[in-house]
Parts: sequence; C-alpha cells; structure tokens
Amino acid sequence: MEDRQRAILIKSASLFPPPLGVKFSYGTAGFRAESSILSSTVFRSGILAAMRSLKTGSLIGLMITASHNHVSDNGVKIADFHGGMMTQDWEPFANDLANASNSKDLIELIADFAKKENIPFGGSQSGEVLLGRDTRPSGEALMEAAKQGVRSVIDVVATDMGILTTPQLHWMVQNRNRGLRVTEFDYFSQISNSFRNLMELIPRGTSPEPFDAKLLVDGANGVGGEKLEGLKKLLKDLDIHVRNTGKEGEGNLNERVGADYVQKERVVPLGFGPNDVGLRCASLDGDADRLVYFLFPSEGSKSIDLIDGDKILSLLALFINEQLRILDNKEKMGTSEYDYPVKLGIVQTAYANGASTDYLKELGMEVVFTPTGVKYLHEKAAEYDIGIYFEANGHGTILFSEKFLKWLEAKIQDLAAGSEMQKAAQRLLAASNLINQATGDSLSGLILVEVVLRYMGWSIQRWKSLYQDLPSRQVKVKVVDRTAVVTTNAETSVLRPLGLQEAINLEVAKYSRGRAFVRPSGTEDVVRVYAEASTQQEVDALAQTVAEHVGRFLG
Ligand SMILES: CC(=O)N[C@H]1[C@@H](OP(=O)(O)O)O[C@H](CO)[C@@H](O)[C@@H]1O
Ligand SMILES: [Mg+2]
Repeated sequence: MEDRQRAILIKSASLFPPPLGVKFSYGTAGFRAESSILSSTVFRSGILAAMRSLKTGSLIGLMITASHNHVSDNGVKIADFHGGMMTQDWEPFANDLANASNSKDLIELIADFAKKENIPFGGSQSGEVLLGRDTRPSGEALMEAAKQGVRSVIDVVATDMGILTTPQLHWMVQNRNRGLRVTEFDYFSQISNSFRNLMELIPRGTSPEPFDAKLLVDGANGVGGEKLEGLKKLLKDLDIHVRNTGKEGEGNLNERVGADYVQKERVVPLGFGPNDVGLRCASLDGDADRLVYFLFPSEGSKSIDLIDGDKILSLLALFINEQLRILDNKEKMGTSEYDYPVKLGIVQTAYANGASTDYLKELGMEVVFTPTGVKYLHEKAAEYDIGIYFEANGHGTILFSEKFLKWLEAKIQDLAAGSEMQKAAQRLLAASNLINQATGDSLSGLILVEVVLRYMGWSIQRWKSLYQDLPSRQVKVKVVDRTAVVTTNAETSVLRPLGLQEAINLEVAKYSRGRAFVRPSGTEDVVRVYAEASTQQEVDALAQTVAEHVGRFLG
C-alpha cells in the first residue's frame, strides 16, 4: 500500500474510533447493533465495499438498515457485484475489520488482505459504491460514515442514492453492472410494465367470481409504504391502500406493525380494525424485503389468518409449474436443438411449515433445504433453471437462469403467435421481469402475487385453504453465549452442547407430528426455538420444554 493511501486511511479512521468491548459479527444479514455504537463499523464497511469494488472491477452496493428490528437499531450490509449478498469468503475479513481495536491494526489488516487478494490500490482500476439507507433517523449520520469509508480508498467514488428499500439497492447494483439504467423510475417502470403484460395474458372469463381489486397494505411505518405509494400510481388495475406509511402521526417504525410482527405474533397490526374483516391485507417489513398476507377473519377474532412466505411460495410455485406444464407439450417439444428439460427447484429452510413442504412434495416438486438467511437460499435457488425460494417470514423471490431465459426468448419466437404455449412462455418471461432477480423484494413480490391471484381467480380465502398449516411456535431464549450452539443438517440438529439434541429428541417423540429445532440467531442475541405439533396446545408445551432445555444447557 502506498504512503498516500495509508495516510488517508489513518486520518479518516481516527474520526471513527470503535466502541470499547463490543464484538461485531457479520451475521445472517450483515452487521446489526444499537445505532449509537455503529459508526466505526459502518465506516469500515465503506472501506470494505470500496475494496470489493476494486477487486471485482464492478459496482458494489452498501445498505444501511436494521430491517424489522427496533428503530433505535441500525445495520449495514454489502450487495455484491451480481446484486446478491456479499460473497461469504469475505465475511471473516469483514469481521476482522469491524473488530480491529485501533487504526494501526486496521490499516495492517487492510494492507495484508489487499496483498493477498491482489487488490490494486491506487492503480489503474477505479471503483464505485452505491449507497442506500432505510428511514431510520440514525441512517443519515451513518450514511456519512459509510461515504467517508468508501472515499478513503483512492479512486473509489461513493454514490448516495438516499432512502431506498433494501431490494431496490440490490436491483440497482445488479442492473447497473449489466449496463442498464437504474433510477427509481426504471425500477417502478419495469415492475409496472411487466405487471401490465401479465394482466393482458390472463385468459378472459375463467374466473367464477369477480375479483376484488382492493388490497390493504401495512407499510411497517418504513420505507416500503412510501415507495409503494409511488409505484401504485403506475398500476391502474390495482386498488392499493397503504397504511402505516411512516408519515407524521402514523406511528413508529416496526412498532406493532410490519411483516415480522404479523408473522411472529399472529395479530392484526396497528391501523387495521373491524372494518377490514374479510379483506385481502398484506404487510411489509421495515426495509421492504419481506412480505406476508393476512386476513382478519371476524370482528371478535383476536388473531389473524396468516398467509406466510410458505404459502406465497406455494402460490407462485403452482403458477410457474402450470406454465411449464402448458409449455411441455410433448408432441411439439424436444424437436429443436435448444429444447431441454427445465429444472424447477423449491428452496426452504427448517422454519418452513411442515404442511407446506408436504403440499409441494405431493405436487411432485423438488424441495431442498438450506440454513436460515437469504444468502443460503438464494445461492441454492440459482442452481436451477427456475429456483423459487422463500423463508416462512416472507423473504424470497423466483430466480430464472440466464440459460433458461435465452431458451424462453427463442421459444416465444418459434411458437405459433397467440397459442396457449406461446402465452405460457410469455407469462414466464414477464414474471422474470417483474420479480426482483437480485434478492427477495416485498414490492415486486406483492405485485406478482396480485396478478397471479387474478390469473387463478382466487380470493384470499381460497388461497389460504391451499393447505392447513401445522400449529407452530417460536420462542427466543437469552443465554450467556449463543455461539456455544453449533448445528448441522440445515440447522435441524444440534452438535454442541453435547446432549442437547438428545434432550430435544426425547421431547419431540412425545407428540404426533412433533418437530423442533434450535439455532443461534444471526441478527439478535438469542437462541431461537422452533416447534411444530398437531395442536396449538401441544406445540406450545413442546416449545416451552425445549426452551427450558436450552436454558439449562447454556445457562
Ligand atoms: C426465524 C427468522 O425469521 N429468522 C430471520 C432472521 O434471522 P436470524 O438469524 O434468525 O436472526 O433475520 C434474517 C434477516 O432478515 C432472516 O433472513 C431470517 O429468516
Ligand atoms: Mg427486512
């Protein structure tokens, strides 16, 4: 590293001293903590993103958000050049950077890593980092810290995109690196144009009942509600009403609102009430990368009917599968050189409700499991021609491989104009343009779900009845050191502490359709317990006893 670079880094690092006695870890979704202790970590993440940009010769993204967490928290994560999560190979370096206790150690780490990775500081290569933040008040100062980090690497520029949803930033990085235009208007236009294409491809007169266009959306008082207000102006056929938009007087970010609250607590969010009984409702999370639907079944009801990520996944899988079935007309297919068997894969985590997995398998779909966290699901889904992934909490998307999209485009040209097969191919292409190809996105996901429901002619009640969720329960346990829990098999069994898995097995065996697992959270300082059984009473008891075992083993 040349002297000039070293001097710049030393000077800027001195402005962002790390907090004493705090250990940061690049977890399930980057670094997260109470916002007041984050400035050094965000500054250093700016340096990291700049180095990644020099390394890859591409634009890199940096997002400041703590998603569904409390408004006083914040966080930072890096979007890699392809628009997905940062390569896991760089996570140890990210941790070392965040935890370096002084500027000297920090500079040594940077110099060593740059040498090892052949990162051309001050050389011919220039770089750029695109930055976004959610609506948290602490975001403004942290954005400045991030920009200073980026700019302390010579020849790397920081482009501040202001307030964005997390998926918007990922989308922008992916598409800019493909040479496309990426303003917010481009993002909205792509969604609304493909929505219109899909609407035009809905067969007329198939639906037994008129479709209820009215949709109520809980924006979690975050960035999603605000953006949806903009997007909906371009969507003529939808009647979207956004609540909890975060405007003055509407309430606080994530406080008794939002997808995480609705999914975990199974209660109606603030801003919704008895007048909404029977209506189709959806909820976004604080940075708008999660989506769940819900239904307020009756006036007296305390809980809601939840339509979670698993059911969104099932609906989308049915739609995709149907288009592939229409296309798979054996007499006409397999005749040209580019025909090949299309591989459709479904990716879930252990949190997926067992009933959803059974349902998808009964339909003959290939279902695979990964550990929790979009970085794992996304990577797995990318192995298929069409990979559909969703976490139960509503984070997911449909990935279409480039090979498949090329095949599809050629197929559309080849097939008879206006034929059912051509329409099916066009629907798949429009869906690939609509739903975010970089990461799970509640806005593009919401619009795709809406058009698929119309295509199916389904009410939310009909959708809900696709299958019956098994009763489940999630509990958090505070322990001294959550990293003492080590798991395997996509986090479904515990390796350490020794004996804990055996204790869980004994509890699970007491219940019909019992299932339970524990894992350390990557975003909160807790161990999570998940349980399923055939009745709510049983599952509550199972979750409780497993949580007690966790407490006993980990203190
Ligand atoms: C049970 C659960 O919902 N876990 C969430 C949560 O991760 P944890 O590692 O469980 O804290 O936040 C992640 C980021 O949003 C999300 O990917 C994941 O699904
Ligand atoms: Mg989120």
